Amino acid sequence: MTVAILGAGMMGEALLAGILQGGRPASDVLVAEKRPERAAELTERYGVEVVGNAEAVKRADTVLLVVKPHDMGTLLDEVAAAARPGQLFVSLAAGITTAFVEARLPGGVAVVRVMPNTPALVGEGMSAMSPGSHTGDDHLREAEELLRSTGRVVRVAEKQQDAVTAVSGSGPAYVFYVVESMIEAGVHLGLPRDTATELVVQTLVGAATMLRETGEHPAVLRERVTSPGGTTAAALRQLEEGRVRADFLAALEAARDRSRALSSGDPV
Ligand SMILES: NC(=O)C1=CN([C@@H]2O[C@H](COP(=O)(O)OP(=O)(O)OC[C@H]3O[C@@H](n4cnc5c(N)ncnc54)[C@H](O)[C@@H]3O)[C@@H](O)[C@H]2O)C=CC1
Ligand SMILES: O=C(O)[C@@H]1CCC=N1
Repeated sequence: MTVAILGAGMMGEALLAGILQGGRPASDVLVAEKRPERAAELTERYGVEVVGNAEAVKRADTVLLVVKPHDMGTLLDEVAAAARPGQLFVSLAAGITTAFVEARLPGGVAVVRVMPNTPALVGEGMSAMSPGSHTGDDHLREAEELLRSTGRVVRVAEKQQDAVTAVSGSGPAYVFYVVESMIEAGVHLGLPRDTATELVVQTLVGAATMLRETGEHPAVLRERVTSPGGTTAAALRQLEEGRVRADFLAALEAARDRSRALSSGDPV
């Protein structure tokens, strides 16, 4: 079973690393990458063979499409003649629908759409996948198994993918933004930068682990930190006055709308 990764940037490398760590031998993985220096770097780092797009598709059972949304049309036009019925194509591009991919490939090619996120790089990714119009359960299971090597996987209806993109696809960026803001605040309060960074990062990891391990609602965990008339209540009041909760809603709506615009071919 050969897997080809077309486009080996940030997300392509996360998938490559996960797939190899999951136990698949490097000889079962092919990479196609437009930038020669990037291709050379990946061969050296992972021992995988780098070939052209069409050759990768010809030799693969499963093809992972990991280029930017605006490069997808050109890539599919380039490889369509090499694709064959029964093959599985998995697209990880934001806003690219299964119908878009199916329309550019021969009939009988199975298509799965996935929204991953960057914690895939450390095996803690979150992927949501949706089947195309002629995708069987065996193909979905194959895609699921590949993605599970980078973290957790859920199945969603394709119409929910724009919302998923807003929540978990872009989500790590919101968390990093909050972390940055807390570190800056710590520095303003007089802490050395490296101390502030360690305090914030470990607080984030600890809070995330509590959420996962206790299964408690975040509001319950927040209440346990909030002593009556205490420091946390004072801080939370300020966040409410700053309309942070309403801003999150507006921000995720903007991400959802941008994902929709990408699917109707809006240029970058
Ligand atoms: N970065 C993120 O957080 C997430 C990204 N995605 C999706 O993953 C896809 C890839 O994103 P990144 O890895 O961040 O982008 P990237 O720019 O790091 O990687 C894309 C790679 O594709 C290569 N490429 C472009 N055209 C090509 C072609 N015709 N043939 C072969 N290689 C080609 C580029 O040289 C580059 O190395 C995008 O569609 C994005 O929407 C999805 C979820 C999260
Ligand atoms: O910002 C983007 O468009 C991509 C998709 C989700 C995360 N990064």
